Amino acid sequence: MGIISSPRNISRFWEWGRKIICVGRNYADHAKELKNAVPTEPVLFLKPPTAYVKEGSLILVPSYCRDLHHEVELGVVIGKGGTAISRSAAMDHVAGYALCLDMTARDVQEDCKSKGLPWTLAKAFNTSCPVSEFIPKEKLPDPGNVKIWLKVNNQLRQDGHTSHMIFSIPFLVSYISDIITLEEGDLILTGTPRGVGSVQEHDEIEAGIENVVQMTFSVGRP
Ligand SMILES: O=C([O-])CC(=O)C(=O)O
Ligand SMILES: [Mg+2]
Repeated sequence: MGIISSPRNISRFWEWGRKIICVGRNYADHAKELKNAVPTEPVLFLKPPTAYVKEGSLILVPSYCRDLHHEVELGVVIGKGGTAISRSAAMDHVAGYALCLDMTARDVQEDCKSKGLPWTLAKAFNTSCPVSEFIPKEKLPDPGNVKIWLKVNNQLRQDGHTSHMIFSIPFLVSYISDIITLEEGDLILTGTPRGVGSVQEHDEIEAGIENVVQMTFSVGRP
């Protein structure tokens, strides 16, 4: 019996096993709230594809974490791969977007920062990258000019605007592709605005891009 392989669908990019490249400190108000310098070059780190979680599944607090934080971020889904992509061609490589949470074990991250260690335990654990449904490029014609927000148990925590990003989406696609070849299905998290904070087991996180998408996740323990 032959195996029928169906073509991969970019609207299910989280199933492709591709990489997640995260930009840190891309909003000055968030860099300042954590007492970090406002960067002059993008700060990059990675999450593995096992970090993905979709609505309907729980965000899990890692056993070693005592202070899990939410960070709402606009995610950029790559549609056409490339290396050394120019800024002017960057948007041709974008298939669409997703609203994302960069879940962060903040206590662990602070410890890593003080010891000069990498952030892997703080940022790359299972379920550290909740994502919304895929948003086709046409549905978000001006991604650098949208409001992103996040509520915990119905209280507004983050209320940001992508126009406040320090490094724009075309700049980031170009900058990252010089260092890490981008592949179809990759996701870039573009950083979080101010208002990050703690969540506990049983909390409900709701987040949205104004007039475009909304998503809800609950927090649990493994
Ligand atoms: O953990 C941090 O503060 C860096 C980061 O991911 C962000 O700014 O989005
Ligand atoms: Mg982040």
